[in-house]
Amino acid sequence: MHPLLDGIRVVAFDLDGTLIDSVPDLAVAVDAALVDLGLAPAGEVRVRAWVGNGSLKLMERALADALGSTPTSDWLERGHQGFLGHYGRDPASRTRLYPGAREALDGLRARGLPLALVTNKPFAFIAPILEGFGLEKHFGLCLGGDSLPEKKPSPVPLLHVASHFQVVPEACLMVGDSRHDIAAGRRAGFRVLAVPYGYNHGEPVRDCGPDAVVESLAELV
Ligand SMILES: O=C(O)COP(=O)(O)O
Ligand SMILES: [Mg+2]
Repeated sequence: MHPLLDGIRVVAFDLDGTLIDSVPDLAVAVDAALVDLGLAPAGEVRVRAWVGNGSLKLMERALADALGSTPTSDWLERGHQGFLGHYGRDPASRTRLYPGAREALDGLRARGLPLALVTNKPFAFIAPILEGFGLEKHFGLCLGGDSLPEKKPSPVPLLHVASHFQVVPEACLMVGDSRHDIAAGRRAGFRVLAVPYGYNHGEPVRDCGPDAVVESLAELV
């Protein structure tokens, strides 16, 4: 077991960029929503840089890029609804688990550690994606970006995890790919482990102050 797991009683995982590479499906949905509005598609490379603050922010960034200016609330509403419709119809066919993710989740469960999923993605998309990978039973609690009044980098979702499992925050570990996961973990009083391969807007995640970085989640177990 990774030394950071010493004394840990609950592990909370981020989803996008940590367990799954979801950008190929996100990009198809973003592009379809842009095209519906008569705008040019953005492509996967640019969408990859816009993920991490939930679906509304994702579409705001995509529209700002396509329009060359901040979108009006009407454009944003139409673009966001378009994205939700397209993504909801096909949220996982191009999405892949990162190497080591399944081993880590299986290994932690085999050791009896409760797991939580804390993503900024809308809650409605979590189950279809996890079910696609047969991972829905691994998590005792799943929170989306719209499950609570605040999302990461707020500590609120992580504090909810700790209280749900009746464990002090110091006995919880947050595992994520972005500065939002690390900030949320720090503010909640969790230990924080980061992976370097996800979506952190080009900034090395090591520079965001995690307790440790692992190249593969398999190193956890
Ligand atoms: O939907 C997003 O913005 C990314 O969600 P994440 O919190 O799982 O990385
Ligand atoms: Mg992430």
